[in-house]
Amino acid sequence: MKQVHHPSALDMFEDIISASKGKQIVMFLDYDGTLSPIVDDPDQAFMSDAMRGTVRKLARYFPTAIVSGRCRDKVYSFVQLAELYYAGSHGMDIEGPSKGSKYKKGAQAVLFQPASEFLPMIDEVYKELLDKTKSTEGVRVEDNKFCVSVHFRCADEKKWGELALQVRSVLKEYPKLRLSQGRKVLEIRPIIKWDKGKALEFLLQSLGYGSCADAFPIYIGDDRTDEDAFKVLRERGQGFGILVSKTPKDTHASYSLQEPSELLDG
Ligand SMILES: O=P(O)(O)OC[C@H]1O[C@H](O[C@H]2O[C@H](CO)[C@@H](O)[C@H](O)[C@H]2O)[C@H](O)[C@@H](O)[C@@H]1O
Repeated sequence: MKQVHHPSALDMFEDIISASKGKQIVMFLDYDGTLSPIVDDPDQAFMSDAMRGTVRKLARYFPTAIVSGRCRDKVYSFVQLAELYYAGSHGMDIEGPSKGSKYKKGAQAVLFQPASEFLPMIDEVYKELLDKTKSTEGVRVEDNKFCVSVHFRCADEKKWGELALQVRSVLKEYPKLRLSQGRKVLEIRPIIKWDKGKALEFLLQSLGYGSCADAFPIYIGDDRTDEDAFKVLRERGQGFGILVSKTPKDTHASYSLQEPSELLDG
């Protein structure tokens, strides 16, 4: 992975369209920081009606999935579009449209939860983290069903080190869980080999494009966990990733957008 001043997806629009000619575009969209702006309170990360309109339009022409670290039900409550695929908990909770997809006629409804055996453990660790961190003002522990987020965006910066130690001390007892860091958030999830990249492959497969060169997957995301999906696209030599970021970053994405509003159509 190298740091590049990746070209703007807006400037490269023509190239993108011509590269996808004759192929079925499949859209993968991260939620926080991609469809919705980053805000202090995770419960208030609403997407705008204009953004919902853009996603609805995309789904009219292309199979479209939301791939998020959030609990699937939560991300659905923000997006509210029944025609989409949703992959919550960093891809560990995948569900297709309840009425089936117009892109996959006759197919059975999709529901895939590769980490279901970890549910009791995640529930337990969520409660322990709530208890352990309750004295640190501004910390927020979010239950994302197959993973847990410990937010420190609103905690005093001087407390961040102490918080990391508290979280690590809880996780010492759970060798089957791992810790990673996102945007002012510590994320705890099962060590299984499953991530947003695997979710992307699973969804392509269930749409009938598993080993097919006729698909052109586009994944748009802003965070470290989205890199797993960008990497899969690079390795498959298929489609491309678009990173949403104001600043150049180490990334496997091919293009960039500065902020969520650039996704809106005119
Ligand atoms: O995969 P994503 O859809 O990008 O989810 C990743 C995490 O997003 C949320 O946290 C981030 O957004 C919050 C709201 O803007 C912000 O307050 C927080 O600091 C960010 O890290 C979500 O709350 C987490 O559970 C997700 O894991």
